[in-house]
Amino acid sequence: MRVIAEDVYKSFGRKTALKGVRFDFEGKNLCLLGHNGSGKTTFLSIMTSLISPTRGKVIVNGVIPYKDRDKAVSMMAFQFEKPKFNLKVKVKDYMRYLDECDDMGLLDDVKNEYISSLSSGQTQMVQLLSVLCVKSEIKVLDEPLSHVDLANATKLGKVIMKDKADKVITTHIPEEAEWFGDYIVVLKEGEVRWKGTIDDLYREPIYEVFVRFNTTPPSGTIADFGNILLVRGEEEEMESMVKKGIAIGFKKAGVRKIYMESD
Ligand SMILES: Nc1ncnc2c1ncn2[C@@H]1O[C@H](COP(=O)(O)OP(=O)(O)OP(=O)(O)O)[C@@H](O)[C@H]1O
Repeated sequence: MRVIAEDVYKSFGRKTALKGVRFDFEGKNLCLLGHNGSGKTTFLSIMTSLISPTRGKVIVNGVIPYKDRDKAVSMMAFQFEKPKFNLKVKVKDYMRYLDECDDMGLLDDVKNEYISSLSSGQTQMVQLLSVLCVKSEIKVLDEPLSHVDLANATKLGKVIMKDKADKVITTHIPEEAEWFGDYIVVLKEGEVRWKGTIDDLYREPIYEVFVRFNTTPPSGTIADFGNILLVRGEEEEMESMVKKGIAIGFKKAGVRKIYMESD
């Protein structure tokens, strides 16, 4: 999949949601990471043909979606974050209607319920599974796990990553971005604050060090996220902190580092 964003602006009245977004992605899984209101859904709405940019251009596999909606829709299946699915249809009938759809047992508890009576998380699972069941070149998923509890999020996340289609996924959770994206674009207030691969992220000698709350931050600490500290140093120093009981564990710092820098 290739997604090109050429200086994309989008305004809603006086509010400018995207301010010159630029990137050129070629690969399998693209993740847009950003705080609430950073412009993720606006970008997805343009790339799925639902709205046009005020200025600039988005090109998906050679197609400008909002200019060639038929081609765009035949290429992409999409799910948007806010579950709005007021259908008086039972879950089991809806899933049966979707050809060859296996709900992976995730909907067992709600099979006999009407979709209109489901909770936000349950509705999101139905929406997401129905998108994952559709045969489509590209799956566009807007915060796919935002309303789902941890156990179901883990299962659904695995289902998402098993899907062979190319994917564009948004999230505001750094760990999800690292799980889902081969390439991550960090948006803040409608601007690209960082873009790059997971390998780019892991290059620097900075670690996420897991500690109990109220631990005095060790030397080299560059940011404090409560029970996760960002610490600059060598791997041996991190190991030594674990041995001394100062830290519970550590991993190479990923997107959390960028998130901090963009605050
Ligand atoms: N139709 C609209 N009319 C007016 N303002 C809008 C509209 N859609 C989005 N916005 C504004 O544009 C900005 C970006 O919104 P967007 O929904 O793209 O953010 P987001 O990153 O998806 O946020 P979240 O993580 O909270 O879903 C926000 O300030 C929002 O209020």
